[in-house]
Amino acid sequence: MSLRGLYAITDSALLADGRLLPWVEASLAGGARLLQYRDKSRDSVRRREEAGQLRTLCAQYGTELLINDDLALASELGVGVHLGLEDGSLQEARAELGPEAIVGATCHASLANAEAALAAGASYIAFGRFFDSRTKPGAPAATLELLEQARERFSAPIVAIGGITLERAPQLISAGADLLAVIHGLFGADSAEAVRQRAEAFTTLFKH
Ligand SMILES: Cc1ncc(COP(=O)(O)OP(=O)(O)O)c(N)n1
Ligand SMILES: Cc1nc(C(=O)O)sc1CCOP(=O)(O)O
Ligand SMILES: [Mg+2]
Repeated sequence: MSLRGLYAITDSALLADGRLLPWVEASLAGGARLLQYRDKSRDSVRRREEAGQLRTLCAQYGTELLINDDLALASELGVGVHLGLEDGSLQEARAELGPEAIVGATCHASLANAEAALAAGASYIAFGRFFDSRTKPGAPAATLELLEQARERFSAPIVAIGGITLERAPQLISAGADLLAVIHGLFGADSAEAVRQRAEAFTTLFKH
């Protein structure tokens, strides 16, 4: 199945106080194609428990789960992994998780990073940040022109990330993004039902 659609990413602050499971479930009900568990804490017990719960939820909805930064946890759960430039070797991740696993790679605004990531076995290449991001304001900036160049050069799935909202999404899809990775523009909502509606609206953008 092709990698195309909404890529939901969790955030510990936005999804605190019991919101993690119901709000993630709402995003899956709204059609999220991929889910990334992104938790920057060192609480390995809670991380393992939450990731296991998300794996169960994703299996119910046919959504694929990736773990951010943590190859060991991804391997333990038998799911995919997303690695940034400082998060370890993509080659090792591919070897550890096997040929079918989704292994994602941060490329910032660099086509050379993308070349290297694909050569190392990445399943998709992620560029960003495209807009001001509340979640990660310091991430290096990327442009729509870069995205268009990436689309021309690579046939692998392309992820766009950083400050993406429903209003900003269409220009990224037009420029060649296959997946839109979203945190605040999805989970920065007032209710689970609002998250479901946002997820459905993002998903619908890919049907035109
Ligand atoms: C889909 C996707 N793209 C980029 C990132 C950023 O990864 P990284 O640069 O390692 O930063 P952190 O997310 O670890 O803070 C991502 N997580 N997902
Ligand atoms: C985790 C992350 N990585 C980025 C990059 O550019 O590599 S931007 C980002 C934050 C994405 O969250 P939001 O949708 O709230 O902006
Ligand atoms: Mg990382």
